[in-house]
Amino acid sequence: MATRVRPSSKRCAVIGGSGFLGRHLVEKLLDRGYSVSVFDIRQSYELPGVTFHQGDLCDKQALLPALKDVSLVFHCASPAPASDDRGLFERVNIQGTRTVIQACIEAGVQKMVLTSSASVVFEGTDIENGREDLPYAKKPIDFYTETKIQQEKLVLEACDKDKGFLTVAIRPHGIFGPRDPQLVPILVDTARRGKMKFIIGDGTNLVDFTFVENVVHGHILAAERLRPDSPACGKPYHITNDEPIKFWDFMSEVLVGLGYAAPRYHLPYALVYGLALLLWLLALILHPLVSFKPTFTPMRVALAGTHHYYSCDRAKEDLGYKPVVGLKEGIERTVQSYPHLRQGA
Ligand SMILES: NC(=O)C1=CN([C@@H]2O[C@H](COP(=O)(O)OP(=O)(O)OC[C@H]3O[C@@H](n4cnc5c(N)ncnc54)[C@H](OP(=O)(O)O)[C@@H]3O)[C@@H](O)[C@H]2O)C=CC1
Ligand SMILES: CC(C)=CCC[C@@H](C)[C@H]1CC[C@H]2C3=C(CC[C@]12C)[C@@]1(C)CCC(=O)C[C@@H]1CC3
Repeated sequence: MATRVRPSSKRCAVIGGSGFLGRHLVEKLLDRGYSVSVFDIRQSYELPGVTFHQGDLCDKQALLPALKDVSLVFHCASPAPASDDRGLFERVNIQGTRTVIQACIEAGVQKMVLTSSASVVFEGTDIENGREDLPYAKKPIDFYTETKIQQEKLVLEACDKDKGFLTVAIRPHGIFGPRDPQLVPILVDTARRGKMKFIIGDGTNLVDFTFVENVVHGHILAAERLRPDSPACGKPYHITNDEPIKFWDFMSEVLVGLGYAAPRYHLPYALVYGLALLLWLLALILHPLVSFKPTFTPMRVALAGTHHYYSCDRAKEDLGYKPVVGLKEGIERTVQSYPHLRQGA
């Protein structure tokens, strides 16, 4: 009988490793002496120590070679929230995640760390210092969030100490940093179109924005602490900068850092939310005739006008988590990394 070679604990796979968070994670794993197998639908870079496998995570046969001799898998692939394509989210985040779990078990992977999202408990109303025991959103704000909930449940329920397959979920919030294709680019685009003059609501709502290196740190701690006797087995963890900031102060610091004016004029939250809802309905009704994507979706207005910040006490207690980069430094490094988005560039 052939003996199965126990995968080396320093060999891991990052599914979604070509993306924003995935690539930062890959870079840190290499620094820490891991060899990394990246599985992604696209290849966006090359690095020594990294083997790329290009494919769709819904295809188990495509996944298996990427998981060969791997003991630890990070799953951080997802379609972008902005796509708002229900079919795509269900296929990739739900069915695809089932396939990833099956492939991991079949390949003899011992640990899986899922990148979930703190938004799995967000319903568009205030969350202040939310802990992991908050219930999943009954009315998730969009298809992305709806499928992230199902995805997290699937991964945590798959944790099985008897079978030697351990899982944990990291719930980051508002990830930002160099190479982010969403937050800063959307903000700058909105400013360049002259639409960043207004503050929605009174501007005092507190939100977590998390520097990408802290999110990476949380993932690696969770992976390294995940053992059969660890409290982390089958649990979700909030990972944030642990420095909630007023949403509009964060936007202003990034904008001013890049040479744009900070928003000044206040608009009532209910009015903007109502308009965004109307626009969203119009876009839905007119969809077969004209296709337009409003900047002000109800989800974005809710994110911009409510409190949503989370406690990471559980991660501190169970994983020994502490942010490694403060918010001020994170914002400075992010602003410096976007010279092409500066006013006048
Ligand atoms: N950014 C944020 O603020 C937050 C992100 N998260 C979660 O973090 C994770 C990483 O996010 P982020 O780095 O921002 O996202 P990115 O879009 O930058 O990275 C995701 C990567 O997964 C790839 N991918 C998508 N579909 C598939 C598929 N079917 N098979 C294989 N690869 C696929 C993407 O390719 P392509 O680009 O071609 O689609 C992309 O390279 C996601 O799970 C997201 O839900 C959670 C909270 C906040
Ligand atoms: C904390 C968190 C979950 C952040 C997520 C990132 C994005 C959802 C935001 C990044 C830029 C934001 C933004 C707006 C909404 C939320 C973002 C897209 C607005 C559209 C809100 C309404 C405005 O006045 C303009 C804003 C531009 C930037």
